[in-house]
Amino acid sequence: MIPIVVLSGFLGSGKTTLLQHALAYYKEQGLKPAILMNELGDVNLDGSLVNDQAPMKEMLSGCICCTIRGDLGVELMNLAEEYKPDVIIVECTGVANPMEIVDAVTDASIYSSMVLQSVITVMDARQFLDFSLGSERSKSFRLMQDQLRCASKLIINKTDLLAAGELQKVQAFVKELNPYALTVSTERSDVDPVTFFSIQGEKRMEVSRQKESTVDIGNDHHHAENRLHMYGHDDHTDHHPHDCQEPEHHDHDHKHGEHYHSYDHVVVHTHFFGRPVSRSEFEQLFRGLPAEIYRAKGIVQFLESEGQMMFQFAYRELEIIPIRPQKPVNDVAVIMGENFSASEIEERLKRLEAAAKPLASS
Ligand SMILES: Nc1nc2c(ncn2[C@@H]2O[C@H](COP(=O)(O)OP(=O)(O)OP(=O)(O)O)[C@@H](O)[C@H]2O)c(=O)[nH]1
Repeated sequence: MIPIVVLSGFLGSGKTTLLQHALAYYKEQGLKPAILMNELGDVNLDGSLVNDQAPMKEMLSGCICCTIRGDLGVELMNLAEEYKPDVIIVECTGVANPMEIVDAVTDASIYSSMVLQSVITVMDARQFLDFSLGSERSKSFRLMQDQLRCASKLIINKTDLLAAGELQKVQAFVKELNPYALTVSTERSDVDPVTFFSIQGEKRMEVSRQKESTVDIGNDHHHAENRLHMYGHDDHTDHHPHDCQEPEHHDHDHKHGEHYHSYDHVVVHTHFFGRPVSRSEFEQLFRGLPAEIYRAKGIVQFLESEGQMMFQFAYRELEIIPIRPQKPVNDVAVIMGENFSASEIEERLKRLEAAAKPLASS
């Protein structure tokens, strides 16, 4: 049986950072991991951070709620057959409802030798707290809560961005949402690897599925009852069943005739850069982004320096690191958020490039 570890968590919460710790641990243990990575955008930027460390299959710009279920099962089986890994790690997109992934994994395990080991949810503590205090209960906040509910292991990450006393607030909130998960608080997703990634002697997560029912409401139908109960988390022998998803929080909409994402309030915009840009203006653009843009990442070249840089923008924080790609990669920005105007952002990016033109040609 190949254990499957699912990494879930909102956009930019620290999943890829966690994945890197997991890969280092498995390497140290002489184990062979494989990765299945699902990205919202058309380019897999996270993959370039880890792809020389383990075999990886990518599912790009997939409709995470609708098409992924079939594809995920197939990709998992392909990975298992091709590489015979000791463990497969599935990194979900930041807006995936892990329920769908769990469902797909359990479907796949019916046909092949795979078993769901754990669902690890990483949360950005700062963002979670800000969202929880917001007057408006956004769809993204509801999704975040669903991701927390589904976890068998939970990481309250980015504690460095909290003020004194705030961690306790987050911990209490999280405990209320999911008292069953093994929960730790970290910086940079730095967990105890044995507790979080060990595949030896761990009890597996058992999942019992209720029959799916479809409720038609006008033109929409809601897969409203795709509820799972999880039992027997490794560190809880009491086997308390709990619903990891409450129907009133379920946002899973499809529309007939159109291909709707479960989280169609999430906008993903991809921009390919045609030339290097000014670093200071680039940073200024990111500082001035609307609050609805939670996440951006990409590769860019600056006029002021040589070579390509990877940038990561996660809930108002921008990081820029030089990279040496092993194969040619485009200069690109993938920008994600909730109901923002993609055309306005595209305009800003075009202006950034246009402003760089005279400098570039001088
Ligand atoms: N300040 C701070 N930044 C962190 C921490 N952990 C991760 N980051 C940064 O947050 C950004 C996003 O981290 P990732 O690990 O790529 O997040 P992710 O969940 O994989 O992102 P998506 O897959 O795009 O949803 C990166 O710039 C990280 O360096 C932390 O504990 N504190």
